[in-house]
Amino acid sequence: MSERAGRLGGLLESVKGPRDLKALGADELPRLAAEIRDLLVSATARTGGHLGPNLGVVELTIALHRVFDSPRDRILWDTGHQAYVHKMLTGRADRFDTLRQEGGLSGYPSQAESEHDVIENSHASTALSYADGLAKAYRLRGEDDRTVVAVIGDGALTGGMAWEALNNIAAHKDLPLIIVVNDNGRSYSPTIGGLANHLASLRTTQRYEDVLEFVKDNLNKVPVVGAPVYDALHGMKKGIKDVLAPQAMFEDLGLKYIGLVDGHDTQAVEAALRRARGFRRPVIVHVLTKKGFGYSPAENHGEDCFHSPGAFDPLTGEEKPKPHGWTNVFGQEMVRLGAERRDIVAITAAMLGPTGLIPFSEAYPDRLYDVGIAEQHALTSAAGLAMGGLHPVVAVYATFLNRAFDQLLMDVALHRLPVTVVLDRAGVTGDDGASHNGMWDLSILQVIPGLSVAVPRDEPRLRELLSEAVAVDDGPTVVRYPKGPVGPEIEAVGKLGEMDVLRAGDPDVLVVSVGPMAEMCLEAAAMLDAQGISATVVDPRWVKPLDEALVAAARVHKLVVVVEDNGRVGGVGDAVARMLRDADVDVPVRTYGIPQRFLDHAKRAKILADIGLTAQDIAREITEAVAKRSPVLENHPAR
Ligand SMILES: Cc1ncc(C[n+]2csc(CCOP(=O)(O)OP(=O)(O)O)c2C)c(N)n1
Ligand SMILES: CC(=O)[C@@H](O)[C@H](O)COP(=O)(O)O
Ligand SMILES: [Mg+2]
Repeated sequence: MSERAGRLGGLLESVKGPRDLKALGADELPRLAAEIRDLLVSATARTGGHLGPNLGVVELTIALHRVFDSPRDRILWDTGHQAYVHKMLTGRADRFDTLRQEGGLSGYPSQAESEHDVIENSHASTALSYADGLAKAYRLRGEDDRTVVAVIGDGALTGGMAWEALNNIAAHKDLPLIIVVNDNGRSYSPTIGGLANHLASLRTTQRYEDVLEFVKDNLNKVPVVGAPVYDALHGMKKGIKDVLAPQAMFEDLGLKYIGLVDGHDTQAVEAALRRARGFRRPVIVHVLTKKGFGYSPAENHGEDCFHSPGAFDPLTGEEKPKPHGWTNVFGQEMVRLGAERRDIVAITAAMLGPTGLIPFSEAYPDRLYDVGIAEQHALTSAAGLAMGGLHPVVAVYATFLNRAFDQLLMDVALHRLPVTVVLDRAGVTGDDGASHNGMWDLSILQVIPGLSVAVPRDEPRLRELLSEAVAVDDGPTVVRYPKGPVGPEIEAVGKLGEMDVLRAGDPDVLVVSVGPMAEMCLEAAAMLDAQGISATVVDPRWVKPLDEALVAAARVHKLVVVVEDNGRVGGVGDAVARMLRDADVDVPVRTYGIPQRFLDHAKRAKILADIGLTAQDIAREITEAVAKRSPVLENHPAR
């Protein structure tokens, strides 16, 4: 891989859009692919990003944009993490060194960036449903010349939504809709489940195909013996293919199936796509690719083929460590708890490594369930496990809990089941853009009866609160923590009810600090001192249900401030305000959190500064509020 400072190769520089791409000769495409791979590696080496998935779709993306006419035809990317090549070929190669930087290219499709981009949501398994709707709309509007193409990975295909969509698509034989299954056999780690086994068996069949091709090419040269032997082999192949191939599965659903296609042979992919386009009806094009293809550090990168590395050395592939402290502490604690409690089992939704459960899976392989990208199934399967006498711990990213809200509410909480949900990447995550911030969980969890929520402020509290959560046996519990390194340990100086007092002040301002906001709140309190304002800082540890001791404490303060790394609407601050209102405590409550809007990608610290979630901002706002005795802080962005 040639080291380059993000300079474009000549061919790639000449491609300003699909029209230029179509003008290239087939003999130029290998060089274009090499230039694209060069840029993928050099750019993500600096910024981090989804290198593995994008290296795997270089030839596929070239073929897609040579066969179809985007944006007239719509090309949808499921999850969107593999759309870097699509961006390069639709006029953004010259900006690719701004990937995932504030104000630069998003790591996912972005309608604001290009008319070629459609789905901005990075939550998996949605593309087929979008495609179903788009194709129906074009048909109803008489725009029959348009084709909708959805590219979905084998991992995303394990998501339930994808099968809901397939069921509907199969019912409409006249929809010009092409589903490209990008099958690299991996999600983060190897894709799991019956479907994955099916697809994996095909890859075996593919080798079988290759053998048969070889036989056919060579055996026919032996006129007498050859033919019967080849026919016998062919008969065997057909038998295998019928039994194993999802061709049967998809065709039984009423979908045309074209496969297996070598996803790194641009011309083969182009031919398959042209054939599929000709059907003018739903077609599956099953493409075999390799995650990380063409860059050996990615191809050989253990568990995840460089799915989403941080910055790394492009020459060696050596990654700069990503400090996932919270995740590692959780992983260690799970191994300890697993030894103490044989009823504890763990569930991941295709995120074994990223949620820190690899140590648990190694220690207790028969007590770890990877359900694929299937959060809804994860929660209700956990309900079943709990009904069966176990205590499941379901580890998901906070943003993906949204997917399984009804399952948590109705399948788990309604039955008062002992399930613990651990939410990693809670709060502002930043780089991954709007749909990856964990900013809704503390709001949606407020409405679930009988469910308790803990938010640890540091490592000791994470260990304590996880133990407390798995000890609860009459209802669900949730523990949530952010992405990245754990902050400093902050010891309590006293107790207020069950809450930790982190700083005892005179009764001016009562600051309720939610989890890791503690460090910021203590900093703000120190700044308030300089203004002659005394602040008491408490950490509830459990934010649902809230500690009744808050009521008495609030009564004697002039202002109650709640600071949380969650959306302001419906979060802990609103819960505190409601509790005080219900107790007729007439003290103003002000919440500092994430404003109710979708946040553009940027570094976490920058986003927190932009929304005013910093010690300086909070101290200044409180000072003004106390001074004016009018605590209405309408203009604060974090309000
Ligand atoms: C609902 C949801 N759960 C989990 C994730 C995290 N995630 C992002 S990409 C990925 C793997 C996707 O695998 P696949 O669809 O096969 O694409 P590939 O990376 O192999 O190209 C996962 C689990 C997600 N984006 N959305
Ligand atoms: C696309 C997706 O959902 C994941 O790949 C995500 O980008 C990973 O985030 P982390 O890097 O925080 O694990
Ligand atoms: Mg995959």
